[in-house]
Amino acid sequence: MPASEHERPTAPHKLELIGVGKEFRTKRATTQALHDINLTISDGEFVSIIGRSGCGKTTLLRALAGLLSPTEGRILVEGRSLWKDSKVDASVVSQLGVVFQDANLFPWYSVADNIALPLRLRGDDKDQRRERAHELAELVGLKGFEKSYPRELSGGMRQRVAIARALSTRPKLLLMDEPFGALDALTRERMNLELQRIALATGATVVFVTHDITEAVFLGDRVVQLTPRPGRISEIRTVGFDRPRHIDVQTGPEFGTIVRQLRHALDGQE
Ligand SMILES: Nc1ncnc2c1ncn2[C@@H]1O[C@H](COP(=O)(O)OP(=O)(O)OP(=O)(O)O)[C@@H](O)[C@H]1O
Repeated sequence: MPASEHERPTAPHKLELIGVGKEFRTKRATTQALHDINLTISDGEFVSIIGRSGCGKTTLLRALAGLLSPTEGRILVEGRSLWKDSKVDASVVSQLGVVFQDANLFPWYSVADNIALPLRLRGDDKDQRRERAHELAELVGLKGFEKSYPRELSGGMRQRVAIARALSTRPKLLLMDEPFGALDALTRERMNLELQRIALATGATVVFVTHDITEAVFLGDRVVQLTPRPGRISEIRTVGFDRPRHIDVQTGPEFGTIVRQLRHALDGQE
């Protein structure tokens, strides 16, 4: 029997980065923001990305989100190229959900209409949109606020709307760039727990950029550390705590050791 008949077809990785690099050229300078980034992410995995300011975290996330074309390498979502000759493949990008530090809500739309905006843009009918918006409002803990407007919400509630909106199209990948960076410490802690719950409930695969090592370790199945100029992966740390993780895991010795080691590695890059 030929060998190929014994081989099982393997599912492509959810996300695969192969030799990804990005160079910015301006009149004044050329900056190699990312160099030779290689990473594979599995279905349902939560990957945190940390690194010092300017090491290329946002550049990497923007490249993954289809907002900025890499100058080297390939990005594959479920085996399909996101970029082809510096042009983004719209059918691949439509399978991504993105959340930034600023919730970027439309002030004149209600919570439900903000959540359902991507569905409206792709032409879903009104009943489908309403049903999905209510389902997501409940998922992110905003049941009863569907008719409220962004100005009537706290910062944490606005970020919940942004997360619900990013999840509305049932994306294959959720990309988050410092989504809780503007929130106070207590709200941030609560949002970390909520995000973990939402990720577990939806089975979402998440790439999460943060400055905060504690947040990265608490949320991540793996923590990817970048070094600056050019941004490269210096370390990938697996975090094995059971889920759902209780906030008290942060006070345990093992958690403290991982955070200290990652902080020490970042300090060593000064
Ligand atoms: N549009 C651009 N044009 C030129 N250089 C850029 C551009 N965007 C980013 N850079 C440069 O690329 C490098 C990486 O920037 P990036 O914003 O990705 O870092 P970061 O890790 O997200 O930083 P921070 O943590 O401060 O947000 C920096 O040196 C930055 O100056």
